[in-house]
Amino acid sequence: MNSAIKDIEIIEMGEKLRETSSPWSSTILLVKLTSADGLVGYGEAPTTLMTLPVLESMKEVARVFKGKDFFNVEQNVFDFYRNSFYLPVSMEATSALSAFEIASWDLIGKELGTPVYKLIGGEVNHNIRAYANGWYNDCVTPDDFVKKAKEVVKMGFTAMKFDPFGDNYDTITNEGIENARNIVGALRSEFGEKVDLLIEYHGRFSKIAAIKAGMALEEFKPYFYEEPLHPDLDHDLLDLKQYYKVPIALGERVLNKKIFARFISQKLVDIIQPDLTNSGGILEAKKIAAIADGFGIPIAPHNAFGPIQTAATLNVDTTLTNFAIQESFEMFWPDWKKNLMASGYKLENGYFRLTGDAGIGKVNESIVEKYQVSGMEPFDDKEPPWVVSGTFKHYQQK
Ligand SMILES: O=C(O)[C@H](O)[C@@H](O)[C@@H](O)[C@H](O)CO
Ligand SMILES: [Mg+2]
Repeated sequence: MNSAIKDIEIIEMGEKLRETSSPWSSTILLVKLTSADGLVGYGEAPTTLMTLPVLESMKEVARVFKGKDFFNVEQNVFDFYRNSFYLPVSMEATSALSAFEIASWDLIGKELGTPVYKLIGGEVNHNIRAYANGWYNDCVTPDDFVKKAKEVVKMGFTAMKFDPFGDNYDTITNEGIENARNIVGALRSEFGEKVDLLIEYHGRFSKIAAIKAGMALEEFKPYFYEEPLHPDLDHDLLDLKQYYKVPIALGERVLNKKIFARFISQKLVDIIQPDLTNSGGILEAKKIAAIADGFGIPIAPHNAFGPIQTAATLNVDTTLTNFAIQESFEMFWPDWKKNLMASGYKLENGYFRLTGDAGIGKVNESIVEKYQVSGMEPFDDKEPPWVVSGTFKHYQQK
């Protein structure tokens, strides 16, 4: 067996010409590692409207990983960490690195003929509860939300995440608060207690707005408030906690275990949401989960990009005793994303299950071939890239 990484291919994927979902994640980046023995492993890096910087960063990581033994995940990652001056604070660098880390585990699993979860602790969770995201395109009024949410519940989901704050940004008007209350209240009265409502703030508010909005929605018993504050106001989270009765979740912009350790030990967060594709990959996620577990904190991984991310994330979820719930966009993906993995996992009736494939699963090479693109993601200056399409509107604007 020769477990050296021989060839490295960096691939940008997306749909040409057409924009089927929000600009969010309309392109994804893959790395394809081929070993000296001809085994293939895939990893994914998110683009987050930074396709070209992430892609360039992947070339930097490639220099470090080329020729290395793919079994030596710790050493290879550490070698990049040592060489990357901005690693702890740069999403491009951590995303690029994460793709290589995930692809290494895919190779390890394929070499040993076993799914990755069996190598990192084995099965704790067989059925993995999912929550739906990406379902509320063009929803502005309470009726819009209820109508689409009914479809989500029909699909079998028992939890859904959404951002009810329209075009309020940084501050919030009384009207904005009232509309958010109407949306969340309408969903709560439609579904009663049987559906969990996860409130996404998208890091959009400064302190006073976050406090006002959070207190106003409390009576509808949200599952969590996600990123209620601008990410660079994290120190204000402690103030928020004096007002909130709802748990605070965050993590999609927290880039490694050391930064998670800070959030967790300073008691700034109640539920963590690491994103495997920007926080260091599979082994780093295990470490982040262990730090959280040491403080009694559950983990609900962020998962907003492509199926390789989902497959890697589910392999970790399967092994975690402090796993809470898993984000899923799959039902609302364009077909190319739905078909990008031939097997690896299934989503049925609101629950994920791994299908027992070696590594993280099988990638459909013909889709990889067919949907290659190059260049930047589309940009729309009327709507920030981080909202679900058609929702950054005043509530009377349809
Ligand atoms: O938690 C999340 O998934 C994110 O904040 C974000 O990645 C998505 O919600 C995005 O806004 C979808 O358009
Ligand atoms: Mg989010």
